[in-house]
Amino acid sequence: MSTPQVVVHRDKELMARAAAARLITRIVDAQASRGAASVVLTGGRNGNALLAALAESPARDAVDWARLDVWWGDERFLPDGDPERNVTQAATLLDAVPLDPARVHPMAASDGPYGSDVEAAAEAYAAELAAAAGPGDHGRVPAFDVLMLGVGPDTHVASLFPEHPAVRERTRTVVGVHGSPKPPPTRISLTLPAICAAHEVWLLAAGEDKAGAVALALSAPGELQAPASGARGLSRTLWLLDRSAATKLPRDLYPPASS
Ligand SMILES: O=C1O[C@H](COP(=O)(O)O)[C@@H](O)[C@H](O)[C@H]1O
Repeated sequence: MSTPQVVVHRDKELMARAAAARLITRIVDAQASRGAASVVLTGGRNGNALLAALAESPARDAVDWARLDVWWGDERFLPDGDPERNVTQAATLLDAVPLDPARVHPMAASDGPYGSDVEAAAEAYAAELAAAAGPGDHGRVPAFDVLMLGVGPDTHVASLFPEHPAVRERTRTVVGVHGSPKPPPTRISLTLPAICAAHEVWLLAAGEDKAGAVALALSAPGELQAPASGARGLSRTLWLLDRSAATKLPRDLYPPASS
């Protein structure tokens, strides 16, 4: 597992644009070497700002969108089309680029094929991931090129909340989450073993309300107390921050050059 690297941008708008540019480059590189790429999207304010910046970037045309697999790190278990669902909020990007619908993998809605059975919906997503994992992936999930995570003010990532059973999960790759402290209470989430199978994990945090969470997670208190600290990529773990979110970082973790 990789050691976290920190990049600090001037403000959240620049952070979103720079992260979008970085993502385009990463996807184009993966497609050039393997013919395809895979990304895992996150919900939340910073994840959505990145998707909007990606949709607006002229460089988006460098991506072969039909050869991109799109997955989600978590979902709010609500009816299809609910404005609070992460997939609904991702429409900014999904409607703007020519993705192959067969390569877009949303998590089930609460009025979908599994009805209100969130455990069945989580199992189905785990099976979909396992079916997509290739022999070289050494696991039950594909080795995603980039997996993005918004960091909550309480250090949660995906729908893994501090001290919750889901953050302790070591066997399953996807779980149903009950009693989330952030609404809605019922969610589906990748677990840390699935997250840590990605080549690159990018953690996004902007704004003063994230400063305490960023400092805590990067001071390594342990993933039960700070789930974000347990999210590490196989080859890279990148924390993308704005200056406000970096204000409480210990001096030795602050990068020497920040834009
Ligand atoms: O509920 C969620 O929140 C987090 C972070 O959201 P933010 O608005 O505080 O940035 C997000 O990462 C997660 O995917 C989402 O379901």
